[in-house]
Formats: sequence, C-alpha cells, structure tokens
Amino acid sequence: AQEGSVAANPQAEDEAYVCPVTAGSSQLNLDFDTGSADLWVFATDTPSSESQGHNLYDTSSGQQIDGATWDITYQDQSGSKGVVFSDTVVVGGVTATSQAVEAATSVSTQFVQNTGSDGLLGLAFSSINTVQPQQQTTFFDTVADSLAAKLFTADLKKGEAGSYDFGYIDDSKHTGDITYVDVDNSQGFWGFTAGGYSVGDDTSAGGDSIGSAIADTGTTLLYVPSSVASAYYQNVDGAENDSSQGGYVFPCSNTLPDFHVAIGSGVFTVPGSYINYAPTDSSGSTCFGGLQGGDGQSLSIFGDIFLKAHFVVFDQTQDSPRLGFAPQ
Ligand SMILES: O=C(NNC1=NCCC1)c1ccc(Br)cc1
Repeated sequence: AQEGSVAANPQAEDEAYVCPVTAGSSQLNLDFDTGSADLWVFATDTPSSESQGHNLYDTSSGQQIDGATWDITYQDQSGSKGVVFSDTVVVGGVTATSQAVEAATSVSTQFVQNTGSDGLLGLAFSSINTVQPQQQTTFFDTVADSLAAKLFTADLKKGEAGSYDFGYIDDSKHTGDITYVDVDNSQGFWGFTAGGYSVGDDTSAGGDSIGSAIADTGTTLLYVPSSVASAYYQNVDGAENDSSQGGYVFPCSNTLPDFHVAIGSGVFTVPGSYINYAPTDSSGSTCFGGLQGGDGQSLSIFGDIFLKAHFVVFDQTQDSPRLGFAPQ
C-alpha cells in the first residue's frame, strides 16, 4: 500500500501553498486545492506569452487523450483551459499511473503573474472535474484504492512550510483529539456545517450558527456570513468595510481578537494574529483582514486563514466522507 508526504510551501503572505510534483519527466510546483478537481499545468503547449517564469510540463512524456478538453473558472473568476494527457504523476512518493494531466493552452492573468505556481492539483471530488467528453479523476481518487488508508491530511502553517500527507495520519502533527464531522459532497466540495462562533476571550462559540461551509485550501482567506464578519470587526478599533479595498481593513496597530467556531463537538480557534492578514500598501499603516464577509454567497469558505491554524483530515475511509479537525 502507498503512503507519502509532501511539503506545502507558503507563497508570499501565505496567499497559496505550493507543493513539488513530478508529472512525467517534469518537476512542477502545484497549488493543492481542495476547492476544485482538475490537475492542470503550465506546459509546452501554453503560449510563451503566458508561460514566462513558470516550470513547464513537457507533453512529450504523456499520451494525449484524444478529443479531451477542459475549461475551469474559479470562484475568484481566475481560470484556464486546454487539452489533456495521461501520464505518471508522483507526489511525496505516491505514484499515480495514468493520471489525467491537463495542459493549459490559455490561462488568466492571475496565474500568468503568479510565477511561484505552475498549476493546480485539485483535491475536491472528481464529480466536478471539468474534462469533456469523458470526466477524469483527481490525483487522490486515482491513487485512493492503493493507499494504506483512503484519506489525506493538510497541515498548513503560517509563514513556514507545512505538509500534505496521503494514506495515513501522522499523530505527531496534531495536539489533542481529532473531531470528525460529516461531509456533504453534493456540490463536489468538502462541505460541512459550522456551528456558533465567538470573539476574543469568550471561547464559548455560542453565537449564531455560521452554517454551510467548505474546507478550501485553494482560497486564501476565511469568508463567513456578513453578519459574522460585522460582529467580529466591532471589536477592532477603526475597522471599516471598505469596498474600494475589497473588504474589511483596519489600522495595523491593532491587536486583533481570536475567532472561535464550533465544529461538531469541538471549538476551533483562529488566533487574532492570523486575521491580521497583510498591509494594504507599503506604508504599513492600514491592514487587510483575513476574515471577510462572503459576497452574499450561501457557502462560507474556510480557506487558508482557518486551515493553517489546524490539522485537517480529508477522509474517505468510510461509506460517507468526513472531515477531521484538530489543534496543531
Ligand atoms: O475556486 C475555489 N477554490 N479554489 C481556488 N480559488 C482560486 C484558485 C483556486 C472555490 C472557492 C469557493 C467556493 Br464556494 C468554491 C470553490
């Protein structure tokens, strides 16, 4: 049975986490994304005007899947599209033979400009893979039956390398028990129900329920209902929701309160320091919040700001999928 571990390297400001992957004969740094299900790469097929500064997948190592194409648009309206090859993909020693490697023939400016990422490796459910006419499986689904245990874990960290492990739980990576909750994968995501929340020294998480949420390593920030974000920033002097900046900002001199949320039988904390995401300009006087109100979408997005404070198990060992959360 296979098992393996790969480093998750934070990009600037922990905007995303990229991991070294071998696809065919090419070494690439891919953004592991539990919010999508396509493994796509900058490639020798990508227009050179769009691929400068990126490592490229050499398509000559693969077998092109005749007639197969893909086209993906992410929640933040970034996107890419292209053609498909079958090739061997290795992640932390775990080998997927005949893995669909989606070679980009067009990528949006967000990806062109982020030269630290050579593509994405989707870890959501294969039901939302965009390849047509025959849908393909994620890396995890391709190797699932060969793993010692049908699960992977995410141990992202603030400002330093963490890891993704496949096929086993490394108990040295978490303190305390793992709290498991049921997953609703009907939309192809790692969906779960978040309970009440609280702010600062009140660690009860007794407030209104946050409700439906997804665990998404591909999203940088933590998006909660606007009422929750508003209640949080009432505790931050000078905070304001500035649409011209894209959300809540505040004087960087603040010490931000912790954010606590009930998930299943546990209460999970995001330290206030994690919610002081980054200065909005070089003067460093105004800072952007790591916790933001959703733009009216029904789902809360537990992105890296939340995930990097915890050890998370993405578990398909049972008839129904589940998520496990533990303090790191
Ligand atoms: O696209 C999503 N996550 N992944 C990525 N975003 C930007 C690049 C990769 C995403 C976000 C929110 C919801 Br709800 C569903 C999916």
